Amino acid sequence: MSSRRTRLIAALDTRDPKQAAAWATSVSPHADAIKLGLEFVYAAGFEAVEKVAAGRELFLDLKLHDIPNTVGAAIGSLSRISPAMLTIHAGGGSAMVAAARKACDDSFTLEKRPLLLAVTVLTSLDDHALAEMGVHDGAQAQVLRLAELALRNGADGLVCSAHELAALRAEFGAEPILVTPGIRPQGAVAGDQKRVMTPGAAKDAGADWIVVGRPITAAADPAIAAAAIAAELAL
Ligand SMILES: O=c1ccn([C@@H]2O[C@H](COP(=O)(O)O)[C@@H](O)[C@H]2O)c(=O)[nH]1
Repeated sequence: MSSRRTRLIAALDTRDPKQAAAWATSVSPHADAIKLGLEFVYAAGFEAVEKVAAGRELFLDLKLHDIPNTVGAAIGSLSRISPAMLTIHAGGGSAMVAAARKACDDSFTLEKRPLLLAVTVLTSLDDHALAEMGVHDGAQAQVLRLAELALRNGADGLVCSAHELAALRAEFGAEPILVTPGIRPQGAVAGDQKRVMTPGAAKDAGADWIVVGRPITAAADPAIAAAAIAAELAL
């Protein structure tokens, strides 16, 4: 049983700025942060990101993955937005993670520097999918490898599934910020997520943050769905 406070990020995955703003308003009493990502940014642009995120903690989930120079420059272009958390793919390699960290340090003031989170193995991948990519020792081993690479090169934390939390805490201790998508309340449809866990179990396993999208946004009342998840985290 973990004594850490596990916080809720509501993933507002939509192309529609009005919908995102409405969701942000209704979930904000219960969620500690909102996620905006590729779907929203490509459709609505960064001005809309700024508007929806105004006054809120923003998890900007762009999952940057390119050569080091390009990722560093891309992060430099985000200084206007000042997200609280920003994602890159650990699979971009040591130099890319280091370039991302340098860009965070150089492009933001200390108070506004986003936490740099490295995505290890997407929660939509299972061991079979990893084997198709030549990774034959399973998700946990790959997460641990990429976690070591990312943390050694300046990432503040990791995005992983809740199934890897115990192994990551055993290996890297309490310090890295561990963010877990692939969260499904009891009975919720998994959809494309493969490595899933309930909010309460993820909390007990040591998550700092859980990311929940469709179980909130597809609910008849997103505010009630977010409140129920927040209540489960508070137990
Ligand atoms: O490995 C990852 C990394 C990021 N995500 C993002 O989290 C949410 C999950 O949404 P659900 O609707 O609850 O499945 C979504 O925005 C993903 O882009 C992830 O799922 N897995």
